[in-house]
Amino acid sequence: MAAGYQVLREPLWNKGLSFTPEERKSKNLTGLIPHTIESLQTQCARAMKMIQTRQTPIDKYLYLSSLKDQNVDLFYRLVMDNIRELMPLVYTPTIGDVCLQYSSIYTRPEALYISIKQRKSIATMLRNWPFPNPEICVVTDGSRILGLGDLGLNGVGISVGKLALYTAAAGIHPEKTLPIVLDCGTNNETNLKDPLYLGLRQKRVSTTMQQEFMDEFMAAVKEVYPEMVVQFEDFETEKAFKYLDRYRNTQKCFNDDVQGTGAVVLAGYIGAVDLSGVPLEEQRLVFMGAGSAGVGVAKQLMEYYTRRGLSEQEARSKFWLVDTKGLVTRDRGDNLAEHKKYFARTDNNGLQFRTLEEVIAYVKPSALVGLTATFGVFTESVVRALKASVDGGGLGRRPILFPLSNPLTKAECTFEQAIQWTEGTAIFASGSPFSSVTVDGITYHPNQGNNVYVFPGLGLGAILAKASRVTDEMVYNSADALAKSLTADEIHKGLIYPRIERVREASLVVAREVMKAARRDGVSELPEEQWVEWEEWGDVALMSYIRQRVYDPVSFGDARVRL
Ligand SMILES: O=C([O-])CC(=O)C(=O)O
Ligand SMILES: [Mg+2]
Repeated sequence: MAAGYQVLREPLWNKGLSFTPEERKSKNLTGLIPHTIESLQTQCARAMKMIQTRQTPIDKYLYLSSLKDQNVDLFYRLVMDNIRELMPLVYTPTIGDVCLQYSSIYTRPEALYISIKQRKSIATMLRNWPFPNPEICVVTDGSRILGLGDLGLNGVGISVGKLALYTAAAGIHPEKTLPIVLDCGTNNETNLKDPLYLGLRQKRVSTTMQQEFMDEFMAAVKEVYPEMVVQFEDFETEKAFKYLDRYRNTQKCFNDDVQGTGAVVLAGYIGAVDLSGVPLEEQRLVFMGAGSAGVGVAKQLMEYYTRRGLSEQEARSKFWLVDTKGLVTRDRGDNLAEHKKYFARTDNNGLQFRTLEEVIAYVKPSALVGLTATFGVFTESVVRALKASVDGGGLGRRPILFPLSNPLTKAECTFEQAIQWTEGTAIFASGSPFSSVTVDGITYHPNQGNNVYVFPGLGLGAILAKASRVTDEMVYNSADALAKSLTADEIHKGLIYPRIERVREASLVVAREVMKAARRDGVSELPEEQWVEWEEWGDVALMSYIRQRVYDPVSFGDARVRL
């Protein structure tokens, strides 16, 4: 009977060899699969073996992607149990290569592909999505994918990758996730010339036209999936800020590159300041890169200062932003982009500083943050100058060095360089994962300051709180919760983020605090009695509510307890 075969062909129903004898009978599977019964763990062991036989990261990705297309439970169990090894394949850095080659490696649909030519039927397209009531959507227009620039439709890989982590790192059911690319053309000549390119073969439309398209898209989302949270991803800077401002007060949305990155860096910064020996008020931060991430991070860090009693003026004075033209100052004599104006310095006495070296000599920073998407801009002389300026402040002080651009090919410096040029003293976090480094018998462990520690929990918290908006308080508390989620052992090891194996545990804590923040801000639409009960029973009750709602594939025969 066909029904049995269909069960095996449907990735959300297929359990591979984990069907019980009863299921095999009732679903007419007898004979269609080998007689043996395996736990998910045994099936994972087979998959890991297969991954190890694949030579390149892309090949490994393709294997994983086809596994996801055959057996969703197996894919997620595998990623969750081997997150350190597999996250770099389903996410940054490999996902960057996947996006670059997306049109060449495409085999089957895995997202909603909405082009501006179809703008009149957005609601229909949303309704065509095969799974009912998605809870979270990651949408990109492909205009600034990681640090790789405009990739057009090919950028859809990042929506797919981020949503895989919503499931693996926060337990949102895979059926409830919706990846979307809005194709507004591309200015990427390589794509435009590629005969296999899947997107619109035209230059990007005007900003006015895209704005109208976005309005229509957001209105259609509100109409078709009013409960869904929208994560804006990898929109180029101006649009990132514009769309966030435009929709944040009326719809459930946030921007991962502005707010997610801001929150994750703040969480790491809180831990880093503790380790640095330089008190918070004495920290001086130089930001290389003044795009959506640079300004987003600086604003989030500023919020930390103001919550600790500094005036806005005092807090802002701790930040020096640098772009390709040098230190961002009011009197630099160029047309400063709107989003840079807030942090433009006015205390430079008419002096301008064109290179990062000049800025460091002038500012004498204690922390250097890179969000430039340019490999190697933290040169040996830059990093040594940073260390020297921190050493000048007193013995035992440590520089904070965050080269955060993704993927690894865009990192401002490598972990090994950071260790060598600072004699092992740097408190280091990068966006994509570096390996540990051993120098003179001492092994140093890098931190990965990636928004994967924030967006899954932030989204989950917003969904479970039934938040009508994603407020600043919710974002701030995601950072605060992450900073507090480290174990004593992690703190003892000098880490500033939880070990990646604990990302799911940390995400649930983030979700809990995001929910509470939504409640405080009056945007949670959960029944009042529910909140009263949690407020009476405390975090334990709320946490147990969260745990009961997360996806955690287990199978017959697995010797595991639920998270
Ligand atoms: O995707 C990542 O790894 C972090 C991120 O949002 C970006 O670099 O745009
Ligand atoms: Mg991004």
